[in-house]
Amino acid sequence: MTELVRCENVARTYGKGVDAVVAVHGITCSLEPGAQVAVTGPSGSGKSTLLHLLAGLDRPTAGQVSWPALDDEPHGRIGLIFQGPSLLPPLDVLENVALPLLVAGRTETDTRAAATRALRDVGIGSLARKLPEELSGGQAQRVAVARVLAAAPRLILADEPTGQLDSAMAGHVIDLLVEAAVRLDAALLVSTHDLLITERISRHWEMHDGTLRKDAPCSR
Ligand SMILES: Nc1ncnc2c1ncn2[C@@H]1O[C@H](COP(=O)(O)OP(=O)(O)OP(=O)(O)O)[C@@H](O)[C@H]1O
Repeated sequence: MTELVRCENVARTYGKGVDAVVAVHGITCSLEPGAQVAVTGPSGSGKSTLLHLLAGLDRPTAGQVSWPALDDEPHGRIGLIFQGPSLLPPLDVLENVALPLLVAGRTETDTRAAATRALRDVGIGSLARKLPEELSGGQAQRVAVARVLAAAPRLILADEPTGQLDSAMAGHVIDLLVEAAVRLDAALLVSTHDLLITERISRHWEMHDGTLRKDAPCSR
């Protein structure tokens, strides 16, 4: 099966000389459609750096990242979710979800339909006209998930998406991501400090000092 993303001997070093920090090194990994991976590891072990490289937001200082199943055009095919929802305060929920689609050139009719469907899929269709300040933390994070899913990404990368949520809501958000990945035949990679999250995801990778262990024991 063609991989959505492939890393070959990838390294990322920040800074130069005595100040250089090797954030990740010697990483070779890939994600095929349908892959679901939880990445754990201590603070500073390189999880966010790896996600940014996989997303094409950052470039490796050595090695190569490629997106074979996306014809090496990752733009618009990768959905990124961060710890905080980062919604735009003056826009209502529907507008927040719609904005990236409009920016990507989709028509208004198409955008409205996709945004409405994505909000319904994550169980918050009734909140479409609310402003971000009127939402709970869990509701706001579900809007952030809907914003990513509305674009039907093939690769979903979530960097500690549940870090600000209680454990019940955290489980719910992870279940939404897993269901969406199955529906979209996407690959899902979630970085987390929460071992309960790893129980909900089929594969488990562990980072330590910038290196990746891909056969970490699954907590299931
Ligand atoms: N822009 C940067 N400039 C310099 N050093 C950086 C930069 N970004 C990350 N680092 C360093 O790279 C290493 C890996 O950081 P990274 O954020 O990838 O770790 P992490 O596992 O995601 O940590 P956390 O769990 O705390 O979010 C750390 O030593 C960090 O200080």
